[in-house]
Amino acid sequence: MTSLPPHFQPVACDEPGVYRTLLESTKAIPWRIDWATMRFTYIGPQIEALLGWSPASWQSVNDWADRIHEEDRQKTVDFCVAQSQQGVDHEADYRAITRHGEYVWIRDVVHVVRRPDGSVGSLVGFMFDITARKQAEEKILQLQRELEILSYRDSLTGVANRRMFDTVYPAQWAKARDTGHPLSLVIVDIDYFKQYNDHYGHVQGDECLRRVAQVLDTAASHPGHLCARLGGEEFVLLLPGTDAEGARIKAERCRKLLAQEEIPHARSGAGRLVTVSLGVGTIVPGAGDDPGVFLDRIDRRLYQAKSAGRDRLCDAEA
Ligand SMILES: Nc1nc2c(ncn2[C@@H]2O[C@H](COP(=O)(O)OP(=O)(O)OP(=O)(O)O)[C@@H](O)[C@H]2O)c(=O)[nH]1
Repeated sequence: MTSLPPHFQPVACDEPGVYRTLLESTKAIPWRIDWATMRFTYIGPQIEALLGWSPASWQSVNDWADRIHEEDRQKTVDFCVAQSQQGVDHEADYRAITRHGEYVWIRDVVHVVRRPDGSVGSLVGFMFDITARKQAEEKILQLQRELEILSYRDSLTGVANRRMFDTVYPAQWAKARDTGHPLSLVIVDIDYFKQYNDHYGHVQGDECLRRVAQVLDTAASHPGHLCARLGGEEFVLLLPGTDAEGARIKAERCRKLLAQEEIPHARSGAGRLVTVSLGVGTIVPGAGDDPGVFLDRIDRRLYQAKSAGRDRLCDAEA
């Protein structure tokens, strides 16, 4: 144990004034409520600096309840009353309203003081200002939400990424199977993109990917439809509730919108502009169908479209 320096004079802690000085010099705000009358018998003067309400204005528990943010009031009061009635020490976080109409996050730590017969005599506690902590927590939550969103975005093109597709596709598959509605897929691959990169450079290749992604995203713009980048220069449109004819129209729309973009491609074997090939298919999933097998089938159609000369779609096996 550390020994005290020789000049140290212990304070006579039986002096009530010493306790008061100590209590009133802390950042935590002490208070006491008489259980029988539900009235404050003490609250530290620091409360005025924190909330703007003078100590004298804290008369009954109603003053406390009235100064709790209305979204937190009921649950805080219910919780504290229930805990106190059971004689259980507890703590509650809530927003207290300041005299100027702002709010401060408070952590109220409550100790239930019992009489010798075991009944509750009073409640004593400390209020801590935890606003900074709550703001930091809120900031972290906000960042986590943003991160969650970003983790489902392809960072180059801004459309959904493979992870998003892998999350949404099985869910839409299950929904289509349960409802008996059709589900369509369009897999899109840029033609001669290696040659594009070789000729224009990787930076312009990236720009081309962004523009193609924007076109496909516009083509997919319908509630519930998804455009995702599967990787490289390959994209997919997931079209729940779309039948074979609707999927074919959508795929043709992708080609048409891209043609309107008129992105030059001097080294394409399919013309002088950037073009795409598309594999298209529709299914009403049955119990024996598998989403991976269906995806592979559409991928094979894409390669049929490539083999047949590119800049076209294929929606059936050859
Ligand atoms: N700029 C850029 N290029 C990429 C990216 N991801 C993949 N690529 C390129 O995309 C090209 C794909 O080439 P291939 O798979 O041979 O396909 P292709 O040249 O389009 O040929 P076909 O699909 O048969 O028409 C490769 O040169 C990759 O380097 C990317 O994020 N940015």
